Amino acid sequence: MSVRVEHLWKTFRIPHEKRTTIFENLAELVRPNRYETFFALKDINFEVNDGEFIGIIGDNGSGKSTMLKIIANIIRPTKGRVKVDGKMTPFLELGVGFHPDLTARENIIVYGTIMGISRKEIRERIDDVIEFAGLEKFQDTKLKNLSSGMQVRLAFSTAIQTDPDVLLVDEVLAVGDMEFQQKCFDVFKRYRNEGVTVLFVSHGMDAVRRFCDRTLLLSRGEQVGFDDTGAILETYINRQC
Ligand SMILES: Nc1ncnc2c1ncn2[C@@H]1O[C@H](COP(=O)(O)OP(=O)(O)OP(=O)(O)O)[C@@H](O)[C@H]1O
Repeated sequence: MSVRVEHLWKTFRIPHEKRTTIFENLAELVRPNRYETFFALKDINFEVNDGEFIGIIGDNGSGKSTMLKIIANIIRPTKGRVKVDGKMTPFLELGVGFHPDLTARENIIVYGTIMGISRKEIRERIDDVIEFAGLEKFQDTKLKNLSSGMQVRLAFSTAIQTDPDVLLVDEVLAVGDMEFQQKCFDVFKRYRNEGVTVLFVSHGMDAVRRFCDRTLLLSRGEQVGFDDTGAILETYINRQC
């Protein structure tokens, strides 16, 4: 077992009224805002074996990113348990662990340090990270001045240099160009051979079909199914009709 998710629930409190100004917030004292409880995840249960490649699919807002964030320890579940065995590297939202005013090179150093990689190793790997991201010309450019695709390329190539046992990936393919997508596929293939466990959120059904052994389908926070990828994709496509 590499990742186990048991009876996972996540709720968010959604205010009925948007209050932004000081005056509106002071109004809270006399007229409290009402909140609605929104169920983003409802009793999710699944277990991933070592070295499995797992797809996570579902419509917009179905809870895919929320679930990866809980597994990555970025947000806490309302109820339930998550257990991860081994070293986990999350590659989730753009910007987690990255600073817009630092250069591409400086960001790699800071990220590597946060992830516990030694200075010596960072020094040895930094050129590979920059090369993988295709940012040789832009390594001394501030992150905020890179295009959004370049930023994702940098974040992904930094994440994969951490030698994870479990990699969490949220939609890396959506923003990269064809050449970068091919590089990601090469990394996925290498990870499959090396027995790295990957949880892969994607709207790209071809990539899910190509790489994922099993797939989890979510709909409005509910677990519709967790099974062989072919069967789950068929269920998903049939539900759209
Ligand atoms: N911090 C938050 N506060 C309130 N609601 C939230 C919060 N984070 C997520 N949600 C809500 O939870 C639901 C699930 O969001 P999530 O981002 O997990 O969906 P998703 O399946 O990843 O969607 P997409 O395919 O669009 O990326 C959405 O309705 C979203 O608005």
